[in-house]
Amino acid sequence: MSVAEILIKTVNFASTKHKHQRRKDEAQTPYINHPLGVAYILTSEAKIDNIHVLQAAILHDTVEDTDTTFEEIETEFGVEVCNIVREVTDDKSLTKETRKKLQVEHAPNSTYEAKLVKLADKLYNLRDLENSPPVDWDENRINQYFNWSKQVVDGLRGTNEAMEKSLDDIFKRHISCA
Ligand SMILES: Nc1nc2c(ncn2[C@@H]2O[C@H](COP(=O)(O)OP(=O)(O)O)[C@@H](OP(=O)(O)OP(=O)(O)O)[C@H]2O)c(=O)[nH]1
Repeated sequence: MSVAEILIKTVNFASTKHKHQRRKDEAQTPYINHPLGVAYILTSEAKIDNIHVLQAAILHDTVEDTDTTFEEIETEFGVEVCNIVREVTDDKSLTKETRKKLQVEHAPNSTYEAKLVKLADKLYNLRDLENSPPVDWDENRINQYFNWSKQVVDGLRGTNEAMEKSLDDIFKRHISCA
């Protein structure tokens, strides 16, 4: 398959899986905008052209948030893509508190490829928080998300200068000691 065919197959798979989901913003943006935006940050800002990383970015929430299984991802897209998706997938059977704690703990031990997806994911979500936050999040919850994200990002440093610079600019605007 050509790179174009692989990417379109991946986008088609993710958009089908997320077809009923919306973001939490006022406009109820289609959820697929998020994984596609994460992949776009990786190509346009981080200058990443590794196809497996871009596919994993497009697929990164399919197992966490839809009925997709890792077996399905491996069968359709191969073990390299599946392993990156596995690394960036939270176990939704755990409490939210545990999931958030594990993200901070796992960040420094992640592979380079997973760190790239994580940085782009956080950058996308923090930009969303600045521009069109979830409708039911008060200031305290937004601040908590900024503080927690910084802890995760601190464990991902030394991976991509452009994304880390953009994240630091955001942290400086929202965290007093950043
Ligand atoms: N900023 C923002 N986030 C939204 C929006 N709609 C959905 N989300 C998702 O909400 C999650 C963060 O919300 P939380 O309440 O902290 O976590 P939870 O959904 O996992 O319980 C993120 O999931 P995640 O991908 O698992 O990211 P993360 O929690 O690992 O950062 C993010 O993608 C939106 O409109 N704005």
